[in-house]
Amino acid sequence: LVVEPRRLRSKLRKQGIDGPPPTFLLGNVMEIKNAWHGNITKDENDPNHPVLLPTDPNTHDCTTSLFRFLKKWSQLYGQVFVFSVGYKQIVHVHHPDFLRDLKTCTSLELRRPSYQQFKALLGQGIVTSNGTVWKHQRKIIAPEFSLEKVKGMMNIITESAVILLNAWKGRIEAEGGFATINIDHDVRSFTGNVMSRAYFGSNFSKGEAIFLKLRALQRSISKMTLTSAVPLMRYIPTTPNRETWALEKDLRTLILNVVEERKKLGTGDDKDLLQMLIEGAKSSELGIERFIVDNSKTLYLGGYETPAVSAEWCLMLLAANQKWQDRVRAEVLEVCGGRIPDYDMIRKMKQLTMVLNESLRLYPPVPTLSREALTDMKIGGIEVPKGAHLLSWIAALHTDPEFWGPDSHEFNPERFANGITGACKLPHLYMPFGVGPRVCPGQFLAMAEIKLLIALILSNFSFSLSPNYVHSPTFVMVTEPEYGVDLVVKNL
Ligand code: HEM
Repeated sequence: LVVEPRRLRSKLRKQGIDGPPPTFLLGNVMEIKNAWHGNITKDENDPNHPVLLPTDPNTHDCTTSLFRFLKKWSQLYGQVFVFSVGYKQIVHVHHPDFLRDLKTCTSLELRRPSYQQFKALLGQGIVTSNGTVWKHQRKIIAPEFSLEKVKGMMNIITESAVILLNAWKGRIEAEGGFATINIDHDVRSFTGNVMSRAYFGSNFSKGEAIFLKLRALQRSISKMTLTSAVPLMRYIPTTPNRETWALEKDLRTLILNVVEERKKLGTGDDKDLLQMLIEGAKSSELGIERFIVDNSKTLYLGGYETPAVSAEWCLMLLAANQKWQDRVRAEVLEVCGGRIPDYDMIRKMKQLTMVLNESLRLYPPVPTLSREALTDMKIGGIEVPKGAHLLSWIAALHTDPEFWGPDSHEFNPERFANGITGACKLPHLYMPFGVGPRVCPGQFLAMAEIKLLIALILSNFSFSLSPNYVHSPTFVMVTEPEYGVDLVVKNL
């Protein structure tokens, strides 16, 4: 708790890397807590004085409202600095060379950090494991989300999107021509539905109970993001800890019940994700139960949460920019010609891809990338000592004027007219799906479902931002609109 942090700090200081002085056990947790997020926040110098941050939906600088401690420390200590969360030493790096090295580094010695709150949520599934255990899981899981597999999922994506369309049509009719809708619940139900159908095949209704428990577990864990870094805190039976333990136990029972039922009844013709996990578990070092339970939670959560918030941000931007909404709608109507879009059609929607790329640039759902060095290594020109954590802030790299130009904080999908290479001086800095060996395996599925949903919404409705909408990007494991997105929706 004392010697090791000092050793790491001293090695970093010798390279000119410094940062805010940590306190014993807590590190810089209190400063982080005071500047965590939200549009109304405390002034760090005067905790009794609330400061109102910009809430204009045309101000797209997440770095002013999220992780403001990183911004403050970059200004004080430069682009590379070190801070502490508990006894962990975290090196913040805002440098293209570092991302380039991260992209090509295949060493199992550079692992994803074992942050305890993610462990409670995801156990030792693909996201939270490392080394050979991770490698085995990646080999089994990633091929299930290949382009070919995603093409085969288009029918379940369409069925799930039609439920949302019908619900909105019903509300518009009931409310007399237009409806004000907070889209958060409906969009999450859409992505949850896609995951349930992909995961449980024809038994998808079983997914509902698991989905609700996971969401409750996620909320409970996100309350403990910072305290979990304090040594031994996770073993103390505090109310949030007990709530988390109980939810974890319930989830495990629910998942194992479905697996038992599947074993008794067989799959029929279904070759769903659950079946793939049951088969993959046989060769896993983790043990059969753990492999299935932990990856069920991981895929379910990873599969519904991030595409849902990405679709919400994209719809918010289209609602606030009517010109782009009209432009993308014209393209969708032309490509589809009155038919339900299939995979080839959504692939042809270039304007929609540009808008979605821009939306993921400004509001990357996963705002940071973290790694931990298991051995001394050189990466991005830094001699990283064993045990140090590395952190890159995707949201800040995505909006740095040096790489994106002076309009980097503006919504301008045109920048993607010639793809990512045309949009950024250093294209590897565009990384909404991460980089390197641990890049998101679900990116084809995510892009397909968001594009299909938005194409169907655009071809049925026109929409604008409701005056109820409060622009407040917040972080609850992913970057999400704190109060959802309120749209005024009309039939076309
Ligand atoms: C727009 C939606 C999505 C975004 C922005 C996103 C983003 C990311 C990012 C940035 C990472 C890498 C994190 C890191 O390197 O530390 C990641 C990993 C991962 N994502 Fe996604 N994701 C999305 C959708 C999905 C979907 C639909 C699935 C499918 C179930 C999925 C499953 C995963 C898994 C399993 C990993 C861990 C991979 C590994 O560690 O080997 N994601 N995602």
